[in-house]
Amino acid sequence: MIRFEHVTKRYDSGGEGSAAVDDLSFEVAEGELVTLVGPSGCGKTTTMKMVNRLIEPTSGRIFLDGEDIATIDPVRLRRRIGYVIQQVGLFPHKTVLENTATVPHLLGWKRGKAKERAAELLDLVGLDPSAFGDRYPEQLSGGQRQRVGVARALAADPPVLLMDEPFGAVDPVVREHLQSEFLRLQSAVRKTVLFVTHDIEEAVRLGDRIAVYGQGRIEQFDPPTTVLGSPATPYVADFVGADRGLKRLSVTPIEPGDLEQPPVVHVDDPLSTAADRLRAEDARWAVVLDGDNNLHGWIGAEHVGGEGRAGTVGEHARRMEAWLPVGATLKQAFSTMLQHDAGWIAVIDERSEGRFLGVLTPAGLHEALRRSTAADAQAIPRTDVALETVSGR
Ligand SMILES: Nc1ncnc2c1ncn2[C@@H]1O[C@H](COP(=O)(O)OP(=O)(O)OP(=O)(O)O)[C@@H](O)[C@H]1O
Repeated sequence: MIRFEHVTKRYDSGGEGSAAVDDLSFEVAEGELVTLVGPSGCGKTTTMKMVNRLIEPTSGRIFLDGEDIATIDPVRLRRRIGYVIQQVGLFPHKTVLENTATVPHLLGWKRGKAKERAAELLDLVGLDPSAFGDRYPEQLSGGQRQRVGVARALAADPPVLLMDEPFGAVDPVVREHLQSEFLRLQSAVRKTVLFVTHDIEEAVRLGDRIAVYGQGRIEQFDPPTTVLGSPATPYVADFVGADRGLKRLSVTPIEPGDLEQPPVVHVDDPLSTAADRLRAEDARWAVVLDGDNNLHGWIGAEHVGGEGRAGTVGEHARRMEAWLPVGATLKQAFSTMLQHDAGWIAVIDERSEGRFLGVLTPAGLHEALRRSTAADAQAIPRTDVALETVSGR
């Protein structure tokens, strides 16, 4: 969708000094979100502005959907590209609705249709058009202004979005909120996005892939798990930080293969069945499922044992206090385990009405981290670390 071929940009015409962008080649697939991250002055903004021809390369070529952008009229080109910048650049004397409708208006849409589209977009970015549409930019918070900036960039439904530190000017809490909203939005609209940031946390959270910049060059161009798990150079390792293992927790999803299979009993089973099962598997607890194989709770050896215990599993089962859907991150799993002081966490499949899939244990979590980068799998032999018994609380 976007392809850079040996692109260099020198600001000094003589070409003596170092290039702001030096022989850059990479490709962004359709619907992919690539974050460009690196220290100040490394060439991120220059890279981005060459895509909508606010800056012309000194040499090399850039293609959009296979078309060399040097051959496209810049005004026509920019209609295909939404642009969001930190200093939003809203028109102060226009209302929020008018600001959002700017591009459809420039494209000659009828007034009613442009406003209708603007209202739709405001809604999409979480601003109620009836409450905010008639306000002026100065009557909005920083976070709300950024949302208007995103809505405006999306208004003419361009296939490509360029975003230059769009959430840089808001406080960390609002920033995280805007990031979540943007991810939700992106999963619905699937634009091809180049997103500039100097914040590695943001790059990791948002990017399908991350381009880590050194001076004018990309040092590594990989998915977040790979950048965090196997930094390509000491520079990248230093840039992503010594706590990259922790950061990886937040980008690695739980997969069915990470799960252990503890003994399972059903609510209608007699207690003796549960006792037999626990004894046979030398386990201290079992997961309890209902008739539809959905998670009901759990039952411990201490609840089934003892003389004269009668009744069904359902009558003695304990409520499951926490569980997670498959696909949740390892960070969520770890945090849930800590919060509930639990040695394991049940994982269900939300897409099939909550079917129980297995449990994640600390050992499973460790394995999941190891499989999260291919390079890890090569570097460390994957010994079988299956637990002999699953320990309870
Ligand atoms: N118009 C210009 N004229 C001369 N030099 C420039 C110009 N714009 C940028 N530069 C230089 O090019 C280099 C790359 O700048 P660029 O703005 O692309 O970096 P950046 O990674 O986006 O930085 P930041 O995170 O600080 O915005 C810097 O050394 C900068 O000083």
